[in-house]
Amino acid sequence: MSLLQVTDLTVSFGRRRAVAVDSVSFELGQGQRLGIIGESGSGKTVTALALMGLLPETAHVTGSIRLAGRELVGLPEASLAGLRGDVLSMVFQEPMTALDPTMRVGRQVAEVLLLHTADRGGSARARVIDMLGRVGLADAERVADSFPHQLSGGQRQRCLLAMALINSPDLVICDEPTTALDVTVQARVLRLLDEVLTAEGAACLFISHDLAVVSQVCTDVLVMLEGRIVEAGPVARLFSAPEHPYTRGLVATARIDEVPPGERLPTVEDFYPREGAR
Ligand SMILES: Nc1ncnc2c1ncn2[C@@H]1O[C@H](COP(=O)(O)OP(=O)(O)OP(=O)(O)O)[C@@H](O)[C@H]1O
Repeated sequence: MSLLQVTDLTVSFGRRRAVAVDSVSFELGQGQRLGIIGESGSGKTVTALALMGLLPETAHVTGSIRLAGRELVGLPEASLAGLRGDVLSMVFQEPMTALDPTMRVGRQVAEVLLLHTADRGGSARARVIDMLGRVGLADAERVADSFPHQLSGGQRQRCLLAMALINSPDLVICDEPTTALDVTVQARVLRLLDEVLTAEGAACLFISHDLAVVSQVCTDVLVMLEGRIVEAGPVARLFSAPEHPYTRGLVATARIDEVPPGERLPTVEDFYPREGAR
């Protein structure tokens, strides 16, 4: 049985029912890594928030989201809150807004832990330090006692990863987790994400606008355009034989290192011209 089964998920907003996600279906097995790629506004984040049960009240959701056989669409908020941070968790794009600036990060990680497990014998601190170490923070004690502004962007993103992983979730949703980081730190955090997901055996839904980034973490990828899935398959196949013109554009831009010096860099629009330009 799949860990996650999404069927005909449609999300619209407001009284005019503007459609943001349109009949999206996909599956994810235990421990599998699936990337969702697409340009800004294509519905990636709305899909993730629907899975987390974090959409605003103005959102109208139809279709089905089954996690380990349990239907999440229509589940009461109290039940969804019990799953969040426990069975499924999310790593957000902007660590500075996702972390509380007034609280030491060790306490923030501990709060996620204590929300779902009783702290028998005061072991929370030890588990937090251990988790911070596992996400590659060498000086875990000092980091735990720091406020977010006292840490670097890469350290903050690792703290968010620790929060997402501390309860050993079955599924971790990462929404552009490294976009705010500079390129070398990004590469390090992606390698680390790959390692900890493997060590924890967690499945991952990894959202990005960058195919090169997705290919470092995921085995399979969905391509979204204007709320729909236009192409899906193994990352290697997408790179070698992209079918949709938009995907061809993404592949070309992910391979700008192959463009000879002096030649113009390709853009997605070379392959998939926008409305009006077409
Ligand atoms: N709360 C909301 N109310 C109304 N419309 C919304 C709301 N949230 C998102 N949308 C709309 O849904 C569509 C999809 O947005 P979404 O955030 O999922 O895009 P995205 O692919 O994640 O883009 P990005 O890469 O910029 O994060 C957009 O047209 C957006 O304006």
